[in-house]
Amino acid sequence: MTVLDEAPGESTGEPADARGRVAELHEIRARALAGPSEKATAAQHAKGKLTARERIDLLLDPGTFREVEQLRRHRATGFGLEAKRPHTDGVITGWGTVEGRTVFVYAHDFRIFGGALGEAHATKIHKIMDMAIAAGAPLVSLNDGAGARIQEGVSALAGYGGIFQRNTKASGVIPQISVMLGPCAGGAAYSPALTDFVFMVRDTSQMFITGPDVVKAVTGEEITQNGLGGADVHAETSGVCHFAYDDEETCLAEVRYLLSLLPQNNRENPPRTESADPVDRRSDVLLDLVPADGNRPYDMTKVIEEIVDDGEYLEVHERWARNIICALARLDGQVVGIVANQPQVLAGVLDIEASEKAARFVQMCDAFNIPIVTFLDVPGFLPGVDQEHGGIIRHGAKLLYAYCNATVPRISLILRKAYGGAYIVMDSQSIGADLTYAWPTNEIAVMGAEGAAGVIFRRQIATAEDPEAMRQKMVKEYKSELMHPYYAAERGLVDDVIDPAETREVLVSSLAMLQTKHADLPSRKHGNPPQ
Ligand SMILES: CC(C)(COP(=O)(O)OP(=O)(O)OC[C@H]1O[C@@H](n2cnc3c(N)ncnc32)[C@H](O)[C@@H]1OP(=O)(O)O)[C@@H](O)C(=O)NCCC(=O)NCCSC(=O)CC(=O)O
Repeated sequence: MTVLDEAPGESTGEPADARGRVAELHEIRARALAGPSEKATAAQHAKGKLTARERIDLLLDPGTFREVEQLRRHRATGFGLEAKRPHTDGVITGWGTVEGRTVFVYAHDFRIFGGALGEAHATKIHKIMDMAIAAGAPLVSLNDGAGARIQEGVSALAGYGGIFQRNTKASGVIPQISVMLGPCAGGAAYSPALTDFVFMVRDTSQMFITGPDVVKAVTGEEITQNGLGGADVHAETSGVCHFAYDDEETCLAEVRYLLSLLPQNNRENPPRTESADPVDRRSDVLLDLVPADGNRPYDMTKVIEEIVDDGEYLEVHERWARNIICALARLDGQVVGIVANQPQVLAGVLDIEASEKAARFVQMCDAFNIPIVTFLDVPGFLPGVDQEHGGIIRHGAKLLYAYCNATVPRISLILRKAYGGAYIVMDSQSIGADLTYAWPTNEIAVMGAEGAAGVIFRRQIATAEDPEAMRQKMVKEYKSELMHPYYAAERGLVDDVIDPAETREVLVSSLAMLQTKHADLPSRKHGNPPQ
């Protein structure tokens, strides 16, 4: 007999003295804690997965987990469910602390109905979500469930609806983190998409709306579970997942690290730490890292590393849309969100995916009071039929909208080129950056000199005796007139041109000034952002 069966651990209801009742409680608890059977636990481990309680232990500070509704059981009938009423109903819910701060958690127990969600299971999740929202503390879900519990039919589907509604209500109020630790199909994949961050583990976790069998039946395509919705697919191709790791231990340690960079809720600031990295540390090496020739690539992550505290940062969506970098880091102990073009990938151009990635990140930073620092080195939006037909206009508009709407402190720094619409979108002064700096290597312009000269001097070049010589002359003229590094500064479009070696100090002192920034948007129900 297992905990999935009816009687074990159930109270006899017989009168007993208090000590007897307490002993009975301990016995029921022990059974609920043990879970269905050693065989089920071994099967879970054999798949390279931990049990729900082992995961919670890794996530939370030792000994801090306080469980809610451990003794909950479903009351569903049919398909033999009456005889299978395990305590917890396949989901463990409660709260504990991470580095001393309260965090709510729910974890599917795959050993019970494959972690599938029934009515009681769902209402436990609803309750813990409501508690997290009321307490103003982050919610972490440890997902390892097969979707709607098929035997409970439409009641299970309604349970999902309640989760989605609460995910949306909590959005921008408390941080919500989804950790995918098993096969998550159907309903189990939608909720994570509504949350702020999705973590996955290679080989053992998958997310899909319909599994390989349904895909084959409908489209004829043959694909494995990992090929369809594994961690690498979602981290590199779909962008559904923000972080992917090789094992659960590393994954849960990284969830703890992410939480250390986030506030408890939208009314608080992220936790500030003491930094031993000197504020006035000069970075002469930056001049070597960034070639003056605007056409030469370099690795922007090295620039970020050089500027932030102790060279430490957490990249979000590291392997998706790699032409833009979104990262959380600290400057003098204060958490900042960094958005930076990556000249090493597609020359740092903005395309559909880069715009979507950065837009979501800017939105997240703004929701959780994280100042945004933007590093520009962008040749423009990516031209092409695919991009236009794919809706680059509306996707690019998402990034523009996110920046324009952000009321947190915003600082932008132009390292080298910043051309056209991409310059405006990447937090230019004209869309509301609080402070805009440029290095003396900046090239702010409508477009590159070659392209510009070809348009505005087309006739002179075409009719010249030596068109190539004329073209070169016009390019030079355009550069000296409009593309010198002080053109924007003379017009007040950048607040200062700074020595790159002083970047860290300039950013830290600017953030300190902006700490008390307060900005209100006009009263409205909500905007209508481009989708
Ligand atoms: C998730 C899986 C890939 C896991 O495969 P594994 O080989 O690891 O494990 P398994 O198949 O032995 O399953 C473990 C136990 O969980 C049970 N089980 C699995 N899925 C279940 C479900 N959805 N409802 C109720 N029980 C379920 C199995 O019967 C088994 O019970 P026992 O141990 O007693 O034998 C597979 O079980 C699966 O494909 N399940 C169906 C997933 C699905 O279609 N979900 C969508 C539901 S619709 C939905 O969510 C709404 C929507 O459409 O969006």
